[in-house]
Amino acid sequence: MSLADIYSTDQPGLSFELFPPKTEAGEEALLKHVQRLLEFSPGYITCTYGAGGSTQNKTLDIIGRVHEMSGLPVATHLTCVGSTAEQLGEYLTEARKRGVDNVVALRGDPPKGEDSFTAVEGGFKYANELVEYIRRDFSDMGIAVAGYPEKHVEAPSLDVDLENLKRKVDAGADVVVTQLFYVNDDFFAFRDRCVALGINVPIVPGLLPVTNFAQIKRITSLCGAKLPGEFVSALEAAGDESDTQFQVGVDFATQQMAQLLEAGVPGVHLYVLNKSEAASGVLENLGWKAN
Ligand SMILES: NC(=O)C1=CN([C@@H]2O[C@H](COP(=O)(O)OP(=O)(O)OC[C@H]3O[C@@H](n4cnc5c(N)ncnc54)[C@H](O)[C@@H]3O)[C@@H](O)[C@H]2O)C=CC1
Ligand SMILES: Nc1nc(=O)c2c([nH]1)NC[C@@H]1CN(c3ccc(C(=O)N[C@@H](CCC(=O)O)C(=O)O)cc3)CN21
Repeated sequence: MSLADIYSTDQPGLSFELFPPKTEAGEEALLKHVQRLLEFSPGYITCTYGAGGSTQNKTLDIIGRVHEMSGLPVATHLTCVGSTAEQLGEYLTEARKRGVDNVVALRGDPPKGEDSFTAVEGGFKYANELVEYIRRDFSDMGIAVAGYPEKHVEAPSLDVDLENLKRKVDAGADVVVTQLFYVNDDFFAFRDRCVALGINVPIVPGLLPVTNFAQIKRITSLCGAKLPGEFVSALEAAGDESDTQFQVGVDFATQQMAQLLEAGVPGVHLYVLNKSEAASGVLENLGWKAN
């Protein structure tokens, strides 16, 4: 089943994003959370690669294991950071061997300690070049690319950023998954502009349910997403009570996802951060039924 097929049914497609844990214990814990999340019948699961500038270890091991235990389609994120086209090709060959048939094709964040992206000799500078390469040499693989409802941090304007998104889709992406955001109107405006530009693949909102204030401040500073004032006030009012912060986050994400589904989005991608509690809370609140 290709990524595009997941969004071509009447049911909105659900996907979850994981990141490679640093320890063996983290890995076992993650697989338990995944087991729990499988009850919500996701269409596919993805795992990051060098997220936030970290090293690119273990992605294939994790996502290969998730594929084995779930039988679901899975996607590896892949970035252009530090690799030649040849090395990226070797990685994709190994991915395919392990049943990983889909790629979230990204340029990637600069490595930790660097503040701008530099392409390597024989590598790629932008994600559209990676998409083009995968389409040519791994033509059977499904490809997702990232879209930015609030514009990518480095882009001079939303218009320029949208032209670049169009390049990635024209190069052969099957689906656009968005960066996390908390203001649905930004997503709706983004979607309308994509459609006006002739981007006609599914545009899937990416949501990260906030579970604690410190974490979300760190993540939004990385990607530039704005948090609505009332949401920040509610989180602040929770003080240092972690249960209350969690509940505020789950309630917000429930409302946000409900409104997106109401507006007919093709699916929702949840950044679950290797945990099941927040995503389960949201999906249960929505009465999300397993097939
Ligand atoms: N590691 C992971 O799993 C994830 C990483 N990200 C991060 O999102 C960020 C960007 O990645 P992508 O969206 O894949 O990069 P991209 O290559 O599509 O865009 C990067 C920047 O370059 C501009 N740009 C794109 N193509 C261009 C072209 N042909 N000519 C001129 N300018 C162009 C864009 O407007 C944007 O500002 C990175 O920081 C990435 O790591 C996002 C989601 C997951
Ligand atoms: N610019 C950008 N880079 C990304 O890597 C990225 C995005 N945006 N947006 C969407 C998701 C969100 N991602 C995230 C967000 C947070 C963590 C995180 O909390 N990492 C922890 C734990 C690391 C660990 O234990 O291994 C951390 O402390 O950084 C990881 C990936 C990856 N994605």
